Amino acid sequence: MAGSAASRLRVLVDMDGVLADFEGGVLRAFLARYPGEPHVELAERRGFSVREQYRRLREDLGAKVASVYESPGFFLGLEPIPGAIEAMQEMIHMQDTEVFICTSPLLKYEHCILEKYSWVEKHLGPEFVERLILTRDKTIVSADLLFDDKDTIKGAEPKPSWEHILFTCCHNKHLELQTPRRRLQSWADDWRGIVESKRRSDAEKECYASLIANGNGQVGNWQ
Ligand SMILES: Cc1cn([C@H]2C[C@H](OP(=O)(O)O)[C@@H](CO)O2)c(=O)[nH]c1=O
Ligand SMILES: [Mg+2]
Repeated sequence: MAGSAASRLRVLVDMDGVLADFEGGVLRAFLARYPGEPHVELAERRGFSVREQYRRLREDLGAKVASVYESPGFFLGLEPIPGAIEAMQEMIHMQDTEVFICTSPLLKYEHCILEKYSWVEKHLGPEFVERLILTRDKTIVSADLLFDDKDTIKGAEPKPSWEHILFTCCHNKHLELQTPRRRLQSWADDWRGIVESKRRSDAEKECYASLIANGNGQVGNWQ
């Protein structure tokens, strides 16, 4: 397990698209700022990048939609995803479980970084501010699970320690995952089952590894 004590399970939870409704916020702010311009309904969203899809709609719309999420107040004003706050409050009190928020700041970071901290304090409280990890590369953060809406997460580490659970969002719901990849459809879905199944499989791996390390490869004796 990635946790320091052998039996602890470490869970990373992404922010935009998992805790904070980035997609809903972009559409709402775009309609308010550019009324009358073509836009992409949430049901029509495809692909992680909002800017790319707006650019394909019409070249100049890419920069317009980016101006929306780069504006002051955008990240702080995002609504929580339904059930996210309750799930995080429950998860942080689970025995033998360490939960962290793991989020990537925009490269245009001026407002984004401060507002991500403020959002966490406002909606989840100070204990989660201590558990906020900002990184452009999630692959080098060590954990057992990562709940994230981005379909492909790449970085410097080709074999991240975590299992990526794809959190369903408007832009990824049409993707078919290759086995053994898993999804969480929403916070009403069985996230507890995923956490517990990971805990069991990690415990089994540890038990097996200790048998090998003790030079006793007789798996048949293992109970
Ligand atoms: C530009 C862009 C950012 N984001 C989110 C992802 C990152 O947050 P997170 O890692 O919390 O999901 C953040 C900065 O890129 O904004 C999208 O979800 N879609 C986009 O098109
Ligand atoms: Mg995200």
